[in-house]
Amino acid sequence: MAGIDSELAGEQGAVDERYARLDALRAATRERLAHVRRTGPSGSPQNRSERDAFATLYEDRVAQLEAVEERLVFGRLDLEDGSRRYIGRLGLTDEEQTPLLTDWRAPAAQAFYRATAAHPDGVVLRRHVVTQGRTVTGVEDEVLDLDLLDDEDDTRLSGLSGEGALLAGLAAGRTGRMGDIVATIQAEQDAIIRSELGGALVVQGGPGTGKTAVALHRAAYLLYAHRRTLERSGVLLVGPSRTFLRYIDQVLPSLGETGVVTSTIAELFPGITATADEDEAVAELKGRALMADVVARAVHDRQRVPAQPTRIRVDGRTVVVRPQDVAQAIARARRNHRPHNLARVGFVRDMLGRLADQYVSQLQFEVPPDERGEIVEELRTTREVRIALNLAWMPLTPEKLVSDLWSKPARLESAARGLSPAQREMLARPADSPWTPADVPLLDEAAELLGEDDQAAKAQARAAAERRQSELEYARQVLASTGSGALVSAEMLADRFASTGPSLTTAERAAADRSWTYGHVVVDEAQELSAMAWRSLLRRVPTRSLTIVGDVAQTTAAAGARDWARMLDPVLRSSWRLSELTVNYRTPAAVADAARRVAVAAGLPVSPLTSAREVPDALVVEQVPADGLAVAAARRAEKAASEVRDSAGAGRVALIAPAARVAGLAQVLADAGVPAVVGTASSAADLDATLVLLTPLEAKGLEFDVVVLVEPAEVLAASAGDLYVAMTRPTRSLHVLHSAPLPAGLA
Ligand SMILES: Nc1ncnc2c1ncn2[C@@H]1O[C@H](COP(=O)(O)OP(=O)(O)OP(=O)(O)O)[C@@H](O)[C@H]1O
Repeated sequence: MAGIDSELAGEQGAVDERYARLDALRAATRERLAHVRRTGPSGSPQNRSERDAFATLYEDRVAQLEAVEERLVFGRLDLEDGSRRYIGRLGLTDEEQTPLLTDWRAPAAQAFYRATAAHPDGVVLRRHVVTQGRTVTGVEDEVLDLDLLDDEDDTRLSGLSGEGALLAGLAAGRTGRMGDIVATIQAEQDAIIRSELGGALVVQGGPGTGKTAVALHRAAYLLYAHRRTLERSGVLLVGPSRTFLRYIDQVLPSLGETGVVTSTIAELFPGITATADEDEAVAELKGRALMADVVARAVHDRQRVPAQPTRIRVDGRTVVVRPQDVAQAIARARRNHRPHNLARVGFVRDMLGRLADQYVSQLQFEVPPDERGEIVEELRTTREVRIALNLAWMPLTPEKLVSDLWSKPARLESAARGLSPAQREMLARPADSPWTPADVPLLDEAAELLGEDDQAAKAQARAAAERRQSELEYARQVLASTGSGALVSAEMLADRFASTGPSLTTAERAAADRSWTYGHVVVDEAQELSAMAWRSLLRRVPTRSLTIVGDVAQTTAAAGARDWARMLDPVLRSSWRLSELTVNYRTPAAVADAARRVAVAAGLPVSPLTSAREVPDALVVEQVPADGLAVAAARRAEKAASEVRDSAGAGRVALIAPAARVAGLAQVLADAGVPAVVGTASSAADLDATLVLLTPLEAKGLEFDVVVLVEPAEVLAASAGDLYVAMTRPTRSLHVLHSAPLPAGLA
């Protein structure tokens, strides 16, 4: 015991030293920030912008230093040459620049995750240092140099690195938010995290294999290893829902990275909120690759030669908009392949020239060149001319184009010749209907072909930045004249003057700009994406530097994939590489096995999986009479919630039911006075509730200590992937309640 105590005391000394250095850096950076802010509003514009740049730099650095408080130090490597290296959340050196802590992402830290007894990579001993707050509570050693192991050593070598630390982490109560895994990344995960930046990397893995965790750590790694490339262009992370994005939103900040843009496909088009529901079959149809041709055709249809000439009186003379002139002007304007709205400028110029010629030819005198411009202007502003030219080549917004397709049957019929009348009927809906997520990739396609004028948005962003600058200036003057600077900074005051700040960070600018191209894009639950969604996503990453993670056995969307090659070959032209994750860290083995049997029986393409954990009595299956099912489920969920919740507020339970049963169950819970949150689409608080009632779709990507699953046969009937998702959410136990016969594999 004395041995372990002195080991802990030794590590405590090392950990204290590193926290002391962190504290000193924090204090120094805060002091620099305060100094910059004190500099006041004087100086040339250049001085001011330099000062602002420094202030932003120090603010970011302070935020970064604050974010690494928990588990600052988590590992130690003892090397063959007798040296020792501590691994932690960020790199630290002392005042003489001697390394104190190695950033987990640095090449020098790689052995911490990868070294094995067979390939020790110069490592003699790997130690996991477990801390609570700033106190060292345990160490766990793996001796990689087997010659050093003697009989008294009770260190076991398993396939898992840092098994004790890992299992302790896995068994902890869930908090409703995903945590980082830096301290216990496993070798197969590390290989993916550090895989090169270029090209498209597909990460396939069964439920709970850490795909989401790996994708997030990879984003943090890439930002570290390729900061110059990625800081300017930015990284985009696409997830299946806002709830999911909230579930993971603390991971990257805890890794010191705050500049990643997160979005769902439905949010990719700035300015459009697409939250309306629609039939799965309609969404699937809208997601098909052929819809790109439909949109292209619809744009083409708006460049139209009139059947009849139009005679227009201008200033006592007559000009004629002639079909053959329009046809020639359209052909000429199309020649340079510019987007519709931009090519229209050429078309209009051409037509006005032709009309001006007609006008001039009717005059009795020679028109000097400078007066010809006036004639053109006169024609341009004549209402009838404008109407006639618009009928031939209408300026369009993406919203108008797509909305007209759905609400005007003739437009759809003309554009969608490849669709049957029944399919067109499916797409029809009234004008002004709210947007659905499946509309968004079509709007994006339309924007691309129309060449929307994003100059307006850019000008707006510039104006906002200028406004902010003057608000800051004003705030500084206020502070200078009132002398209240110690309590409030100019920035804080400016924030109060205006609720909107400047769109100045890369992330903010990128998120507001539809045509922004990112340096890297990470897509989670990628199996759900339609062909049209891929098109709009790939437009945002012309370099095709992508991390694509998902599980083709968990697909819900009718437009989604059961096969990566079939989904990705058409969009990435076969140039993607595949990595697989094979260890399930979430679900207890008995639950994972049952889920797998059900999935195999349903014919899903399940990945091979071994489970890291055994938990006794993890699977309970209970049959109840049909009329008592809801009450039994509510009781079971309530009991589980009271059992899992700990004093710190951790512990989460999900009651997962087929969509058709959710309203009834919600009523039963309410009648019984059980505090539960229904659905997760609406508010951030949902993730903080101990008990939530969800459909399988809403549970996708999330995890809970206990899941109570109602009537699996009904879930299966809707979608086998949904049942696989629902069964694989718990970290401790799955309680199945049914009255109908159980699905094959579960019986
Ligand atoms: N190396 C690790 N160390 C500690 N915890 C881990 C590790 N790998 C994964 N986990 C944990 O396992 C759980 C599952 O991870 P994650 O949600 O990333 O899996 P997934 O493959 O995305 O699952 P699904 O496909 O079911 O959504 C999480 O709680 C995660 O923190």
